[in-house]
Amino acid sequence: MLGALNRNLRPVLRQTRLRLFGLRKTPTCAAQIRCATTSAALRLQDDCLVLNYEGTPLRFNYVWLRDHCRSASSFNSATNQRNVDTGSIDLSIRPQSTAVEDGQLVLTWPDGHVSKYDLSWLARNSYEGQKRSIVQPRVFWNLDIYEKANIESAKWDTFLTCDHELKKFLRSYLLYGVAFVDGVPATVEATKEVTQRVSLMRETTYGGMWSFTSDLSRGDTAYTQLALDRHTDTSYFQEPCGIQVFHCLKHEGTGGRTLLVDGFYAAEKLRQRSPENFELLSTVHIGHEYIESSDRHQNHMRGVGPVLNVYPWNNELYLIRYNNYDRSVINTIPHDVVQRWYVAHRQLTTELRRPENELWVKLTPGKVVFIDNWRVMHGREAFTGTRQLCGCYLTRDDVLSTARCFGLQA
Ligand SMILES: C[N+](C)(C)CCCC[C@H](N)C(=O)O
Ligand SMILES: O=C(O)CCC(=O)C(=O)O
Ligand SMILES: [Fe+2]
Repeated sequence: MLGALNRNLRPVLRQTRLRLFGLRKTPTCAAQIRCATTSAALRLQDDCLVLNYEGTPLRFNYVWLRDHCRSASSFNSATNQRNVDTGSIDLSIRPQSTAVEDGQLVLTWPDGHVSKYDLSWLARNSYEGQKRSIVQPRVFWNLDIYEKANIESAKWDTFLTCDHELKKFLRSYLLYGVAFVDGVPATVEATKEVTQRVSLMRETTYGGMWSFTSDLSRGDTAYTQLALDRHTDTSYFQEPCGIQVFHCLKHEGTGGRTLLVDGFYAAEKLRQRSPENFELLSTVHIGHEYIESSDRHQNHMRGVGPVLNVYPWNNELYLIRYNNYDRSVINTIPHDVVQRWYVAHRQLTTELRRPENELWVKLTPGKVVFIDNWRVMHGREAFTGTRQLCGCYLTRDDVLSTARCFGLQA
């Protein structure tokens, strides 16, 4: 059953995942589990307990089992915090007796303590289960996929008052890494109000809510009229900002369209076409830097990490750092790997630059865009005239938390 799970990390719905992990709470299902496990399905090995759950062997380390006991003395279910002192568990602990009763694994430990675990909880939290499932369902997109999805923008007034509208917005933000709210008054305050529905502002050297124009008030190309190739922002932070919000309050002139590209779509193409190059970009650490020295601003930020970041247990992508402007001197790669790194980087760049992957939008007053800065790149066309953009960065933890509280998988 688990083997049938999607190994390629293509988007699957939460529902599918839960079903595959045997969460159906029908009496027949529970009976089958009990039957299966009481017969041959529970095995005690030297180093782990093996639970045969719906045809798949799940292995649990004994210290892990004691550490994850959910009894009142081991776990505070009011605060969802561990009570057990992990530092006091005998590292060679083994249960004295084991049983499966009413869909629960029951273990009695040498000191007489009894631990009970729902089998479905164990299945969901087993390494085998995590390895074959995904953390966040996503739809990787190119222009065609994005357009066909026909995603509705949220509307300012309902967005502020209606949780259903917010949930819908978050669902598509999580799936696509980009989402819009329309009809927002063209002010910094209204923009701030919209962002506060979603997450907390992340203050940076650029301020909390920022509003900028092409006046070179900061030492960065963003503050000019020049075109900007696709990139992620704040790649020079140890933890790049999770979300970027833009609202164009005013533009009198030509050009200035915004470019959006799904970095994960491009990276997944790279993974398919050249797994070695994907692997290289996800293991080799490089640096990004922001150095600013003016009368008003002194900054020297540095962030180090791979271009592609994947969870080690399931290889799922979760973060891309891609900013050719801010990439610093490469001095972390041995000479015999540098050439291969450039080849891999070129291949990713080729994928990112395919015109069919580009979504161009003209941001106009009233339209607020939320961009997953760990996934979707942004850029802009050169422009003329006066162009005023406001926005902010938001913390990633808090948008994910908002989404999870709505029952969304993230
Ligand atoms: C968005 N705002 C104009 C405030 C800052 C722009 C920062 C630009 C920087 N090169 C980076 O990519 O992080
Ligand atoms: O001017 C724009 O549209 C975006 C500039 C940019 O990349 C940024 O501010 O992060
Ligand atoms: Fe940017």
